[in-house]
Parts: sequence; C-alpha cells; structure tokens
Amino acid sequence: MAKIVVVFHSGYGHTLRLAQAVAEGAGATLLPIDAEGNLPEGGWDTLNAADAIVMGSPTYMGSVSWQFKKFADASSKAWFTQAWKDKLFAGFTNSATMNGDKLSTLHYLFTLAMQHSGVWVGTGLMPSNSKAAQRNDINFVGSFSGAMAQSPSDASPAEMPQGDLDTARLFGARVAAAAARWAQ
Ligand SMILES: Cc1cc2nc3c(=O)[nH]c(=O)nc-3n(C[C@H](O)[C@H](O)[C@H](O)COP(=O)(O)O)c2cc1C
Repeated sequence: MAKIVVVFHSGYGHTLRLAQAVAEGAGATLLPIDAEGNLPEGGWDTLNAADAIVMGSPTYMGSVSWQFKKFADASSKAWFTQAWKDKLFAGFTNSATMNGDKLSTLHYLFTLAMQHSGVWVGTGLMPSNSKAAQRNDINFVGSFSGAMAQSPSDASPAEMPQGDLDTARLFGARVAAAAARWAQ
C-alpha cells in the first residue's frame, strides 16, 4: 500500500474540509501546517517516508498562504539532498471567487514539486461545462492541474459545495491509483 500524505494549511477551515475529502479518497494521512507555519512533531519524517505528497493551501492574494510558504521554504532542507526526488506530487486549493486566481496557487505548488524533482498528478476529471451543468457536478470549477474548490466568502466550511468535496475525493483516489502504479 502506497504511503500518501496530505500536507496543507487552512486559516478558517475550508481547506481543511477539502484536505479531509482528498485524504478520504486517497487513503492518506493528514498533515496540517499550523497557524505559525509549522508541522507537528515528526511531520518531516512522515513526508520523507511518503510515496506521494498532496499539497493544499487556500488561495490568499492569488497564491499560497504565508504559512504554506514557510513550510515550502523549510522544505529546502529536503531539496538540498533531493530527498523527495521521484515522489508523486499533487495539489489543491480553495478560494472565495469562482476564478479568484486559484491557478496561480496550483502553479506555485507545481513549481515546488518540480524543485523537488517530483512527478505531478492532475485531476484526470473532465469538467462539467455544458448548458445542463449544475454547481454540484464533479469538476464544475473545471481544473485539470489540481483540485479546485470555491466557497462563497460568507459560507462556513459546513456550507461548502458538495460537488467540490466529491471532486476532491475523486482526485484523491486518482493520486492513490497513480501511486499504486508508480510503485510497481
Ligand atoms: C488574506 C486573504 C486573501 C484572500 N485572497 C483571495 C484571492 O486571492 N482570491 C479569492 O478568490 N479568495 C481569496 N480569499 C478568500 C479565501 O480564499 C477563502 O476565504 C478560503 O475559503 C479560505 O480558506 P481557509 O478557510 O482554508 O482559510 C482570501 C482570503 C484571505 C483571508
């Protein structure tokens, strides 16, 4: 069984819910980055031992949160020895606006994965973009690069669109399937 870790930051709980859905689909361990941008005790060992690392951050001002960036900069220790080379990587984000520059966040996560010489896994999910499309369809937000969720600025984590959470679960399952093939 591949070891998959979901490392993420969430300021107000929306990205946490998304991370839980990804982890459920992937059979992954959750590794939260705290409000100070730090991992829990043993967090780096957990990442070093992972076959796949799924990274998540809310989109704040068109990029990752500063807490996630602090984690990313601290990962330069692993970068020096290319300790994460050839692991699978994937990413997800949530923001208030339908677009909201979420792709910039995913591009940042992709770049970080490439700096670690990883292999990127996208959603593999067709977007729901016909006239008949409904908000809770799978991949209604329409991203191939990683899972995107949109929750209105006044929506609590409990009010997040179910379709985005279902999308995140399927995305997690795809990472798990890719990790199983990659381990062969
Ligand atoms: C500092 C800050 C910056 C934000 N910037 C953006 C943004 O660039 N685009 C957007 O659509 N939403 C933006 N938002 C809204 C958040 O993406 C949204 O509230 C998200 O659900 C927060 O996730 P969290 O609950 O995991 O922290 C911003 C929110 C904050 C607090």
